Amino acid sequence: MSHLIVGPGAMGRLLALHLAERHRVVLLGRRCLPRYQILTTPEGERRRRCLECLTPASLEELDTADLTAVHLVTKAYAAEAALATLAPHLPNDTPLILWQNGFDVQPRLTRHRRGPTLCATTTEGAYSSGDEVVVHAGRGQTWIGHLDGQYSALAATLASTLTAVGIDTLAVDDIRVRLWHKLAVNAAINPLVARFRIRNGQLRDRAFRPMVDAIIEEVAAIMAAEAIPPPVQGFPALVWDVVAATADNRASMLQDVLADRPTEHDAILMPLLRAAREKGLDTPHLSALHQQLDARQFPGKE
Ligand SMILES: NC(=O)C1=CN([C@@H]2O[C@H](COP(=O)(O)OP(=O)(O)OC[C@H]3O[C@@H](n4cnc5c(N)ncnc54)[C@H](OP(=O)(O)O)[C@@H]3O)[C@@H](O)[C@H]2O)C=CC1
Ligand SMILES: CC(C)(CO)C(=O)C(=O)O
Repeated sequence: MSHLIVGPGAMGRLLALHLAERHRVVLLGRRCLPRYQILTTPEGERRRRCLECLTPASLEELDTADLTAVHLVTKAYAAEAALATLAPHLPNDTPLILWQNGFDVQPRLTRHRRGPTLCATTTEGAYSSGDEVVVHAGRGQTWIGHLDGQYSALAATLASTLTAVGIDTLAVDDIRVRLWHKLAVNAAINPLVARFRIRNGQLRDRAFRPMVDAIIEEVAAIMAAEAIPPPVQGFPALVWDVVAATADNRASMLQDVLADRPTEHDAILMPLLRAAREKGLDTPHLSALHQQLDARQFPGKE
């Protein structure tokens, strides 16, 4: 039994270092990483493990015979290119798990790929500290399932595999709804904190609170039009609870902006904007945020 982790960044190495406690794990990155990788646990303990790392140049060495699953853990905008590199080496029936935020690559890859393709969404938090260390910032909950509720036995097996190594995971048949709920949270928090370069908790300040509320209103209308059931507590409470729980965080989109990296704004905002356009809904706040992030990433684009 072995797991291939494509995209050895923060989340990829968090998974790898957990799975390696019990399974063979191979990393596939664009470049070689140090063989010894360190996980700093939320309690501050440092765990060191030797991991095998492949690159496109050494992909011939990949043994797919006993591959339990491939975890695609790149950012959303890099997922399809990463998978294209691997595809010629991958048997069709190897399970693929998509770990991206947003709702962009998930429907496309689920539709186009032959073979089982599951999606995972997680509230685990991790960040890289250089190429050798990944910091597990906070434990969370992970959900896994197929967009149409297929492969429930496979989802259950993978959920127990992940839970057994410390990534608390539930197999679900409504992963689509859970992905949209996470997207609602990310849409309400990430673009604003990235724009104003503030920590999540500052969204509660008088200057920003009305902006968050306006976005939640647009998002909730789109979700209703898309027949996505609201969370039990409603969208406003969902978002404000996450803001409170992650008050000290610099959200991933802010970190990307500060590090001058591309952001996942298309994967998070475009599904909402597309749905709004199809349903004839007005989304001035979401559209403006998307435009700002797009202009930053693609200066000169119309
Ligand atoms: N970090 C977190 O706490 C959470 C992350 N997520 C989601 O998980 C996904 C991954 O996030 P995160 O780990 O933080 O992102 P990172 O940027 O830390 O990691 C992405 C990794 O993908 C690699 N990569 C890019 N292109 C390829 C390719 N063609 N082949 C192989 N590897 C490639 C990057 O390599 P390189 O260094 O060469 O660029 C990098 O190592 C995102 O969608 C994010 O939203 C969800 C919940 C929490
Ligand atoms: C929930 C939130 C906003 C926490 O920071 C997140 O998922 C992110 O940073 O991308």
